[in-house]
Amino acid sequence: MRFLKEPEYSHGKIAKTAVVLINLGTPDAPTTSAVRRYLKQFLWDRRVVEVPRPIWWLILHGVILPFRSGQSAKKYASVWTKDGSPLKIHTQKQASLLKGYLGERGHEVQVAYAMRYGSPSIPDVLQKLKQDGCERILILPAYPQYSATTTASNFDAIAQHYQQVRNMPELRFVKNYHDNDGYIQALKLSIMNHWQTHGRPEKLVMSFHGLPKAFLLRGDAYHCECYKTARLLADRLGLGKDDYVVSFQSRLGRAEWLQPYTAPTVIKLAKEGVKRLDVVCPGFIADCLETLEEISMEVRADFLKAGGKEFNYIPCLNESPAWMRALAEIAEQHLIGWPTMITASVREEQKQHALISRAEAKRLGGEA
Ligand SMILES: C=CC1=C(C)c2cc3[nH]c(cc4nc(cc5[nH]c(cc1n2)c(C)c5CCC(=O)O)C(CCC(=O)O)=C4C)c(C)c3C=C
Ligand SMILES: [Fe+2]
Ligand SMILES: [Fe+2]
Repeated sequence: MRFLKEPEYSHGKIAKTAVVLINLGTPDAPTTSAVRRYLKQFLWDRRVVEVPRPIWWLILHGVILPFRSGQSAKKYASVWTKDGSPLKIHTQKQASLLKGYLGERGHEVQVAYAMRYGSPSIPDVLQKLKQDGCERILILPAYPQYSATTTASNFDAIAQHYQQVRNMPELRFVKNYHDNDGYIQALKLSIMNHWQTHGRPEKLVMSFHGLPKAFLLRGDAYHCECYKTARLLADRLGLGKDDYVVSFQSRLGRAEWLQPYTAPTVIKLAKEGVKRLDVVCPGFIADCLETLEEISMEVRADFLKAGGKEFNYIPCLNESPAWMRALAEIAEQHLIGWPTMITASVREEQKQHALISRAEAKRLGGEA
């Protein structure tokens, strides 16, 4: 019998590869206390808020948490489903579909999802993958556009986790996919499908989550990547520069954020006489509070109140087949060189390995 070699089969186990889809996170329930817990973790992240800690601690605990937790909880309650938070449900489904899409392409990988804030947490998921014998991990942030506040924050949490781990896995980290062809095509298909049923709007608003403007000035690539996504998508849809507008939503606090802001933009358009608007949020790959409540409820109301007549929110990519295929392709591009393809000879080695392990366990008097 042939013996299996290291490091492919280290510690007597077959080394496995995992892909981890990491999204922002969401509260465990639409209640003030759960939202407070979530915001406390989220807004204490130095990547998200760069204000010096003692000052920020006072603002966070004295103003933001006491006031915002209850307000945000009401908003969460308006989009919560019987299965929980939309963001979590979509992320969970995307991860499970991704395994299938990668499987169809011949890759045998474990696929997990984690949340940067809340649960399942990054350390818990990485710990579980270690127990499962995964020795190669591809991190796939759920953000097409890189930002230090989101993507780099994932990296921080991962690095912090491995500070406590002696035997680390091999790691790869996807930085962005704002210009990925499959992603742009999936967005195009989703918009065209919408237009086939509802007709075309006078203007298409592409609304991205905002950031403090200071972060752009300090070198964050996010703003630039949002504009590149918008330009590629407009080209793919055959839109002229007067057919669409890019804007930034979800501003928090008093500092200036990336402009133009979404709500004032749609109000201005309504006042200029635009009767029908469609809004799409290409930076969010899953519907969440920011799209379902802020855009589809608040911004819709702003537009109609300012004189607009028809407002359509075009849903996020969520689990659309074109998007799941694109996500699998993005993962696949980063799996190159890792032995994830299950060939007949690997299967045979796995079978032999299982036999050896069982025989060895029996010899030592342990469990098979
Ligand atoms: C300083 C504050 C914030 C920065 C910077 C920020 C950047 C940022 N956020 C997303 C994506 C999402 N944000 C979501 C919710 C959310 N964002 C902030 C604040 C900042 N975000 C808060 C306080 C909240 C919670 C809700 C609220 O109280 O308003 C969500 C939705 C989460 C959900 O549970 O549904 C997403 C997604 C990106 C992409 C980004 C920077 C590029
Ligand atoms: Fe946010
Ligand atoms: Fe918001």
